[in-house]
Formats: sequence, structure tokens, C-alpha cells
Amino acid sequence: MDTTEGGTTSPEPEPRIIGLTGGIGSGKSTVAKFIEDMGFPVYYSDIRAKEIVNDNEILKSKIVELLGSEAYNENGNYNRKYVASLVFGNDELLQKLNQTIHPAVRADFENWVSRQSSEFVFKETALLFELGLDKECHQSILVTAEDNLRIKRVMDRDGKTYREVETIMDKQMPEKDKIRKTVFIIYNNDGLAELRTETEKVINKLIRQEETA
Ligand SMILES: CC(C)(COP(=O)(O)OP(=O)(O)OC[C@H]1O[C@@H](n2cnc3c(N)ncnc32)[C@H](O)[C@@H]1O)[C@@H](O)C(=O)NCCC(=O)NCCS
Ligand SMILES: Nc1ncnc2c1ncn2[C@@H]1O[C@H](COP(=O)(O)OP(=O)(O)OP(=O)(O)O)[C@@H](O)[C@H]1O
Repeated sequence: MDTTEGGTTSPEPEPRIIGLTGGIGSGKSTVAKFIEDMGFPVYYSDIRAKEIVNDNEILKSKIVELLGSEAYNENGNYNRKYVASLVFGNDELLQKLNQTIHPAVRADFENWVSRQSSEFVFKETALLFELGLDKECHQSILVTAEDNLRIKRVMDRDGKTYREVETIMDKQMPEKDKIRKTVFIIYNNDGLAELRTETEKVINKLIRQEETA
């Protein structure tokens, strides 16, 4: 906390929020871990969303109203497999689900930010541009990789089929549009060591630019 000459205190400056995004399997969560290793706090929107849909009773009832009682299984947990099978085949339902879940995630994020003391904090989300959240960030970073690599990585990680991953990809903003919207881009077409080096390079460049802005 800053102390002014008169002995009064001035509030901590608000952290600068950096959005971190990328399509399915681009490697954004891996990059987020590297950013944490550099000492910065990261908020994982997609992970928190999955916790909030189980914990927030008001949200739960809104989701049941939208998708039916099967959206939760017998033990009360969010039935991701069922929800995915509904929404990834239906644009309108996917938008409605986003609009239902997002306000709760936003509130949770704001609460998290208020507890951070770092000058920079990062918000990892698959839907930065799709939900217009880039407008609420000081800067945005995009992680991108060739489609075939992304599909293979998700098939290996989740056991999803080629077609299942492709269907989700088709629901996301095209890569070329995201690239056009972003200054700071991390290309993830090589190995993990290269990804770490590239992440450190891009983050250091972004911070230098922000600090002189
Ligand atoms: C549809 C759900 C049940 C699928 O869960 P599942 O565990 O099978 O997959 P996971 O969450 O890991 O998502 C798989 C991939 O789909 C993509 N994805 C997830 N939600 C969306 C979406 N609303 N629009 C486009 N792509 C999405 C992400 O890139 C992710 O990598 C789940 O993602 C969900 O409830 N999404 C709704 C909105 C949401 O959570 N938004 C997040 C933050 S605001
Ligand atoms: N450069 C790389 N070399 C090898 N494996 C990688 C590389 N980058 C990411 N991976 C692996 O690919 C998978 C997808 O990466 P990650 O989970 O970081 O992507 P994501 O963008 O967060 O995906 P999603 O949106 O689906 O959650 C993970 O299993 C990760 O370990």
C-alpha cells in the first residue's frame, strides 16, 4: 500500500487484466501454467465455470429450466456429457447456456481479482472473443496451432473422436478472425519446450509494452 506525505494511504491500483484465449486444444491451459510459473496469478474461467454450475443453486435451477433435469445426474453433479451432446449440436441453446453461466463466472472473477495484489493478472477462457470479454481486458493473448495438431492433442487428452473435436471447433470463432483481433500471439506448432520459450518471450514483451504505455 502506498503512503503519501500527509500520512494518509492511497488504495492499491487495480490489477491490469490480460485475457488469454485459444480454441479447443490450442494449448492455452498449458501456456497458463507457464505464466503461473513466471509468478503471475491466473484465473481459469472454464474450470471455475464447471465448479460454479455445481455449487450455485440459483444457477443450477436456471440450467435445469433451460436444458431439463437431465443436465444434472442423480448425485446432483453437472452432467457434462449430456449437456455437451445437447449444446454442441444447437447454436441457439449454446448461446443461451453461455448467457446463463457467464454472469455467475463474471461475479466470481471480479471477486477473485479483488483479492489479487499482482500488477498483472491473467484470465484464461475459451470464449474471450465469443463473449466480447476482450473489451474488458487491457490486452489479449491468443494461443494458436494448426487444426490437425489441435485435434490430435484433444483426441489424445480426452479420448474424443476426430469428428467430436471438429464439431466443437466449428462452434468457435474461426482462427483467422481471432488472429486478426490479437496483437500478442503464441504459436504452438512445436514441442512443449518451444512453447515455454515462446510464452516467456511474448509475456515479457507485453509487460514491457504495458509498463511504458
Ligand atoms: C458444454 C460443456 C458441458 C462441455 O463440457 P466438457 O467437460 O465435455 O468439455 P470442456 O468444458 O472441456 O469443453 C471442451 C471444449 O469445448 C469448448 N467449449 C466449451 N464451452 C464452449 C462454448 N460455450 N462455445 C464454444 N466452445 C466451447 C472449449 O474450447 C473446450 O476446450 C461445458 O463446456 C459447458 O458447460 N460450457 C458452457 C459454457 C461455459 O462453461 N462457459 C465458460 C466460461 S464463461
Ligand atoms: N506443444 C505441445 N506439444 C505437445 N503436447 C502439447 C503441446 N501443447 C499442448 N499439448 C497438449 O495438448 C493438450 C491440449 O493442451 P491444453 O489442454 O493446454 O489446451 P487448451 O487450449 O487448454 O484446450 P481446451 O480448450 O480443450 O481445454 C494437452 O494434453 C497438452 O498437454
